[in-house]
Order: sequence, then C-alpha cells, then structure tokens
Amino acid sequence: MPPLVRSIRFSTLAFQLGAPRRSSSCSSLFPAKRGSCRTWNGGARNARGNCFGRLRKLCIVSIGSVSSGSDPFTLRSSSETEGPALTVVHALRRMWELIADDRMVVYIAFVSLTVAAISEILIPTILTASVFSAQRGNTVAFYGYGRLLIILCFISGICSGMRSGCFALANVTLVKHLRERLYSTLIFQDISFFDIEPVGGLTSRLGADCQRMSQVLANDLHLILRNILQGTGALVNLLILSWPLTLSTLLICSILAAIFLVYGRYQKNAAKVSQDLTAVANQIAEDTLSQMRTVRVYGSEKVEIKRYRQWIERLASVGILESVAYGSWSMSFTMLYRLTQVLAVMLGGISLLTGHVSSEQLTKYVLYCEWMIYATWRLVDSLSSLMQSIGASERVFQLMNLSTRDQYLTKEYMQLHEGIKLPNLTGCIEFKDVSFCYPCRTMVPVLQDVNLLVQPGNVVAIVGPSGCGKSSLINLLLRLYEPSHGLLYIDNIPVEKLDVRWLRSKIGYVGQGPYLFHMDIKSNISYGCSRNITQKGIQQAAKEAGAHEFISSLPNGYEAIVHEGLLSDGQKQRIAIARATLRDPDILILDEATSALDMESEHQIKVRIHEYLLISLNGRTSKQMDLYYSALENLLQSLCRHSFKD
Ligand SMILES: Nc1ncnc2c1ncn2[C@@H]1O[C@H](COP(=O)(O)OP(=O)(O)OP(=O)(O)O)[C@@H](O)[C@H]1O
Repeated sequence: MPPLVRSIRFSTLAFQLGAPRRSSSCSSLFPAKRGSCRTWNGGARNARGNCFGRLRKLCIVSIGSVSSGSDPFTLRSSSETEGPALTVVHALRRMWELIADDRMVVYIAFVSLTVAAISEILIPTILTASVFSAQRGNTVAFYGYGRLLIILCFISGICSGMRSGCFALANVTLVKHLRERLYSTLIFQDISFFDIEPVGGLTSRLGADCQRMSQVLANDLHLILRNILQGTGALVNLLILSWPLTLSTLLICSILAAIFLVYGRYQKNAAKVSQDLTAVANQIAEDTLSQMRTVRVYGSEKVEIKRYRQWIERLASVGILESVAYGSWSMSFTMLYRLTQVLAVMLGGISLLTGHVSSEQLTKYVLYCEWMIYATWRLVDSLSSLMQSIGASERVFQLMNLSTRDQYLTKEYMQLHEGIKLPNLTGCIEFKDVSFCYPCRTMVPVLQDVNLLVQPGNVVAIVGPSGCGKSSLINLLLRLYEPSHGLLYIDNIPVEKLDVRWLRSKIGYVGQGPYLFHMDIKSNISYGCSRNITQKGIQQAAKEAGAHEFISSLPNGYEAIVHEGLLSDGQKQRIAIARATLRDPDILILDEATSALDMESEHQIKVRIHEYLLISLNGRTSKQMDLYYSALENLLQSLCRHSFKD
C-alpha cells in the first residue's frame, strides 16, 4: 500500500495565512496586537473568503553582538567577558584529554625529542674536542671523535624525523577529535542557541580556529620542549666552563624573556580578536554568497563589498598592530642576540688573556653561547605562537563546554534520555493554557494562554496573519522549544514525558523553506526515516508527491546530488513532501508546504491527501465522513493559494 494512503490514525495540522478574525475555539490564541488567528477544525468552513496576502519570513542575522565587543585597537575580545581567561596549562590539559586514545604516538614523540636533543647538545663539545685533538696531533682521538660525530648526526637525524612525524600524527588526531567533539556539542545544542549564534561564526570555529589550534602539538609544543632541552644542555655546559661568563649570558636571556612576556600577552589577545573578526567576516561572506540572487536583483553588490570590507579592514588593523609588535620584538631580540655574541667574545677574550680559560674552553663557550641564545629565540618564538593558538582555542573550548540540551542528557552524549514510547499513537494533541516566548526575546510574548484540542483523525488548519505564531505552535509540538507556561499533551501524556526521538519519528513535517541536503535525492527522501526503506518505497513516496517524473528525467535520477540550481523550489517542496510521507507519520504537519507549487501540482497533492484521509477514516460512519469531507474541502481550499484568487 502506498505510504501516502496507508496511515490509519493521523492528525494533520495544515497552516496557512487566512481569516484575521478570532474564532471561539482559540479566542486566546495570540496576543491582540499580533493580529488574530483562526483555528479551523471540522465544521469551520468559511476560511477562504477572509484570507489575505501573506508575507514571507524575513531572517536578519544580527552581527552586532559579535562584533561590537571586538575592539581591534585595544585588542579586547568580546569573549573575554564570558568567563575566566583560558590558561596555557588548562588548554594543554584539555587537548591532552582529547587525544587520550592516541597518547602512545605522543610518548614516542617525546622520547625521540629527548634523544635528538641530547645528541645535538653533545655535538659542540665533541666538535671542539676533535678540532683541538687534531691541533695537538692526536690522530687516534681525532678519528674517535669523528666517528662519534657521525653516529650523533645519524641519531639526531633519525630521532628528529620520528619526533616531527609523531607530533604531526598527534596533531592530525587532535584536530579530528577537536572538530568531532565541537561538532557533536553544537549539534546537540538547544534550537534557541542557533537563534543567537551566527552559522558563519560557528563554521569558522570548526574550520580556522581548530586548524590554528592544531599548531599547538605539531609546531609549538614540540619546538618549545626541544629548545628547553637544548637550552638547558647549553646552560649546564656553560656553567661547567665558567659561571661568571654564563651569568652575563643569562642576564641577556632574562631581558629577552621579560620582553617576551609583554609581547606574548599581546599576541594572545590579538589572536582572539582576529578570530572574532574572521568569524564575523565569514558570516557576512556566507550570508551574501548564499543570497546571491537577492544581491544581484537588488543591485547591492557594492553595499555588500562595503559591508565585508568594513570587517576585513578591522582585521587588517589588528594584523598591522600585530606586525608592529612583531617588528619591535624582532628588533629587541636581534640586538640582544648580537650583544650576547659580542659579550662572549669580549669577556671570553679578557678571561683568555688573564689565563682563566683555555682557547679550547673559549671556543666551546662561544659555541654554547650561540646555541643557548638560539634556543632562547626559538623558544620564545614558539611560545608566542603557542599564545596565539591558545587565544584561538578559547572560544572553541567555551563552545565545547556548553552542556547538552536537557532533552538529550544522558551518560554519553550520543544517547537519548529514556522517555515513554507509546505502543500506539492515536494523534490526540492538546495545548492547555500554553504561553510562549522565544528565549532570545523573552519580553515579546508570541503565544498567550492557547487552548487547542485536535482529536485523532482530524484535520485542523490554523490560519492567521503572518507572524501571529502558527509556526511557533509547531515548534512547541516538535519540542524544539518548551512552553513558558502551560502544558502540551499528546495522547493525554505531557510531551516532556515522551521519548523525544520517538515522538519526532511519528511526525511528518514539511516546513516553509524547501531546504534539501547536499546529498543524492534518494537520501534526501529517506532522510531521518528509521525503518527499512527500499528503493521501491522511495519511488512510491516520490510518485505520490508528484516528484517521480522530474526526478527520473535528471541525468542520474534518484542518485543525482542536490546542489544549488538543480531543482526549482516547487520540486524541492515535492521532495520534502515525499520525505514526510515516507515516514508513514501518525501526525502530519504541513507548514505552507505547497507554497512553491504550481496550481496543477497543488491540485495533485490535494487529491492525494484526500485519498490519504479516505483510508484513514475507513470504517467510520457516513455522517462522520460527510463532515470530514466538507472540512477537508475547506482545508484544501485554504491550502491552495491559487484558489484564493478564484
Ligand atoms: N527563532 C525565533 N526567535 C525569536 N523570535 C522568533 C523566532 N521565530 C519566530 N519568532 C517570532 O515569533 C513570532 C511568531 O512567528 P511564527 O513564525 O510563529 O509566525 P507565523 O504565524 O508562522 O508566521 P508566517 O505565517 O509568516 O510563517 C514572530 O513575531 C517572529 O518574529
């Protein structure tokens, strides 16, 4: 039996703008200033004459909240106010937790790093010894040192390779886990979260920010550890050679570290501001590029370029400040680095002249001095890069810290809370004194004291002016939001007690926007359907929604990948209808589901819903059937926007 005509018990809520007057059955449905609405239920028949033109939903993505807090000149980020600043230790601990299953690679990397650093730090000593053994004419020692140098070169080369490879591997794992965890957290967020978080910002966190964080293991951390080891080795050797000379080098290194502390903090803030600004710029670009037709038709290309430029200019301002800071840091570093070399030669030369050190010791000293300052430079450079990565990670961790929506709360985030699953759903829906306002606009009541009863097998059309709250009723029924006050019952059970996934699997929903996923048509039709679906079943659903013909004419038929421009809005809507009916739902919700269809297609859908109802009402008395037909007729007329003009 075709899915569309198979269901026995169902309620249809069909939504269409219409009569702007209050009916007795929903006298308290909407606040007076929002306009009135009418619940069409069985006997109500004259909705048609009172229908008036509809206004489509306008979605404005506000970026003000994201952008205003990001000040490129003081380098203060909006996210600073959202909690205590993330410390390096805390960020590293979080990353360590994320790669819990792949720590072996990191351990191998650490061992390789240590062996490579030790073998490298021995090289100046052996190098000096081999040169001076040659000077003394000690051939045996010279060749011995030579062999040792070759072995050390091999060891350091092999271990360095293993170190870099293993850290890079750990890095790939880290990015994968980061994105996976962040994506899972975002997917399970409350719908109201997406009302306030711009999608462009979130994709930027998933893309650019996670990638920036990946530098932590692959570059920053491994270079930091390597240079700490090499610097410490150089320091020990210097102390053995001459502690007064070492102290002078240490003094310069301390000045370098102090300058870095200031610079590093600045870098961290700059990274955060850059990430925020990039997220806003991405959001604008995404907004504009996805609405290209509107932009072209309204000739607002230049306005859009200006809007985008405004943000990339701010981003560039931050970049300029960062460059100035980096230049100042480089200048200080180079001056101090050269000063160390001069000091080493001057102080070392004086010590040599006074006979405190030998020429061999002085050579070793100069080599280790060079080594130490080089290690300090690489260390602070990597630390500054680490600061940037930590800055970028702050918002990512904030998002990852968001708790999962209550509905889904369980031990493991992928499992759902166990609620009631009824053996049979009759489809009795009741709104009892329901009031509602959206969490992001708590001062604006959308629904007030709504009372509505939909009996099993009934078709109910809710009509009312645009923005009066029809879709909001559906949002509550689908449990996308919770009522601020009152209760919603399905089969006399409060909806919050029902298993949310089970409930949704019983509902077929066709929304206003014909949105399809970027996957093949077959998968789009069977999307979210838990029962076993055959190709035949999919085709049957498509036939009933009037979609089979145009799908078959596509080059790859049901395998064709949906992309922008492949299908018209009406065709997309028919696929969405096929998706809803394929589920064989107990409750079917059509929220302006045929708005993009032509008159003929709409008529076909009308006929099929008619057939669907006939099967549903099988076995009822003729009186009920008559009442039902007349009610259905009115509903279908209100569904058919073309018939309004007749
Ligand atoms: N996600 C949201 N966040 C905040 N307010 C919202 C949201 N969705 C809708 N609203 C507001 O709630 C009110 C009711 O919107 P709703 O979409 O339910 O109206 P509607 O009757 O379905 O309108 P239409 O017929 O134009 O689709 C509107 O004022 C709208 O601005």
